[in-house]
Amino acid sequence: MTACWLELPDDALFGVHNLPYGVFTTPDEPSRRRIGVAIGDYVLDAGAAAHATQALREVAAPLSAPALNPLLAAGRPVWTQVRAALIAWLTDADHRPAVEPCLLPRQDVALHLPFEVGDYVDFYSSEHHATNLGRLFRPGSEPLTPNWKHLPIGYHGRSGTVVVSGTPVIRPRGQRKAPDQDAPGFGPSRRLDIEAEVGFVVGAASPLGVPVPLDAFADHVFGVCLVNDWSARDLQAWEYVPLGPFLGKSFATSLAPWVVPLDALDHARTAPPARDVAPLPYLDDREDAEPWGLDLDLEVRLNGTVVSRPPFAGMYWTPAQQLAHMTVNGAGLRPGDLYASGTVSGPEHGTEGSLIELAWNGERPLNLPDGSTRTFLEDGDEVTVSATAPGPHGTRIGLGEVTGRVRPAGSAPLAPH
Ligand SMILES: O=C(O)/C=C/C(=O)CC(=O)CC(=O)O
Ligand SMILES: [Ca+2]
Ligand SMILES: [Mg+2]
Repeated sequence: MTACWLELPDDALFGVHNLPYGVFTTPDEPSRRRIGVAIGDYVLDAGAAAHATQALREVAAPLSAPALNPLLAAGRPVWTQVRAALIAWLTDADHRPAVEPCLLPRQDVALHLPFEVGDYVDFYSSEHHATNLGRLFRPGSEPLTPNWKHLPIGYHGRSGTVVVSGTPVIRPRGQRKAPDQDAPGFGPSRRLDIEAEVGFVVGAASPLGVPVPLDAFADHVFGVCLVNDWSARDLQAWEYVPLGPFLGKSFATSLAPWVVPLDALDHARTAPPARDVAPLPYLDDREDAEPWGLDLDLEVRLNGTVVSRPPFAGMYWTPAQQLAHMTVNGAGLRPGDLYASGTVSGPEHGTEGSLIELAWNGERPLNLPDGSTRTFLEDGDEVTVSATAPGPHGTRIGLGEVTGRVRPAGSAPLAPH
């Protein structure tokens, strides 16, 4: 592939091999949402570029929408065609005069939720995270539940509270009951936490009644997007038996503004960990020549300090297995459905994807450079999750970042993004 005519440095995380999609507005037209593609320090106004280059209708129509949903719905052949067009526009000098005026400095635009989120599912696919949470939430019993290595455990979340990176997170209120209390009290969560996760964005629909097999993953999933599944551990611990997470995780789930297409992650594909329990046939990827483990390196910053580096490559269940499981009962997919990997935790201290693990339920507080310590989040704290992945020729591509600052319980809502 030829280089971008912008002559980006080799270490550019938003180079021409990446080209993630988002939705932006400009200060002079704050209600006109447009699809943007990140390149270097710019956003390409993709609809304007399609118009300027007189692109084919199949390419121009989905890029001219105010959200990614029409592109998601269009399916893999169109995704390939659109990506090829973007690469041509940004690498072919003949296109430069038409395309260059469609670039805007990224710092000048506001980024919004890139797509209207349909159903939202959250999985639980890190063996290290599940083992840690089992120890913390269910001391005295086996940390991994008997089903854990037979199926990717998940729950349905609340898509209406998925918000774009930068949206403040208001500390939730709810019922909480400490083990030594007789009855629950009500008030702001005292154990507000994060979960660093990777989200998978469904594109092509599937009909009701028809499971999506492992090998159809790339026909249905458009791309990848970082997620922070904010979690109120005290609300969660009291409410979750026996039906699972509810209000402790449904007040805000933050999404990065950039969806990295699967095509950009070819170099990140890797074999998942060995399966020590044989999966049932619909989940069995052991003979798969192209498994869907992904070598993504996550980083979690708390008030600017790196507190964890979770490795995605060690996730036990892959996104292809999660999709196969999510549809094996005949549930249909719709464009804009989102499913998250589950908290990404590695085996070593310093690689956990949540504070309850990093600070071990308050027993091992984190020290911050300002001399303060943290067990859970305080009002005013800001958490940022970022990630990179291997690109071609030893380069890296970026997944951008998902950030949010905690506001006190009862804060007035700010304008939605
Ligand atoms: O083990 C539990 O009871 C709870 C687990 C979680 O809170 C994790 C969750 O939301 C799924 C995940 O992110 O891995
Ligand atoms: Ca989660
Ligand atoms: Mg949530």
